[in-house]
Amino acid sequence: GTDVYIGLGSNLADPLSQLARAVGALANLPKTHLVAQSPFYASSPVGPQDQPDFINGAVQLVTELSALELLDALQTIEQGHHRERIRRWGPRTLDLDILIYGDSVIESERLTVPHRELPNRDFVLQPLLDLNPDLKLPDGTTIAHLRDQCPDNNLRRLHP
Ligand SMILES: CC1(C)Nc2nc(N)[nH]c(=O)c2N=C1O
Repeated sequence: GTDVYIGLGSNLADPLSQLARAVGALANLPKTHLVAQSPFYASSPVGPQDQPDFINGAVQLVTELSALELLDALQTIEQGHHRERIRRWGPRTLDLDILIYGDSVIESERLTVPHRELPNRDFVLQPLLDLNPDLKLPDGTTIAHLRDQCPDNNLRRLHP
């Protein structure tokens, strides 16, 4: 199977429980195995500030699903959490992003992998390092290097 890293985020309707339930749904995806989950982190919103702080984390999966099959499955899980897209970069109950899909580089209208914003988001980079300190992007860039270069966004580790 393919080694995949998924970013999780929420800032509405009890974010910690949203993320905990989402990890359970990810663990139950067909043809997929949950390898590990990162600690959760609280941080202030990047982008529009007029919204609640976010809780973020990441999970490592091994899957036989294609990237697009996985994307469909993630969107189904988000819908199950009654995600409503009111405004772009606005608050949401659950955000699931494919951050890394093996060593694939994907640029399609539905999907960009590795995630375009990954280098600028400490709430993504830190959980990835927790999962795999030696993680690299397909082009060889290390996540550790990106983390060092990334603006600090007052990340607070929650648990475990
Ligand atoms: C609204 C925007 C850009 N900012 C975020 N800010 C934080 N801290 N965490 C997120 O998951 C997040 N997601 C987003 O989509």
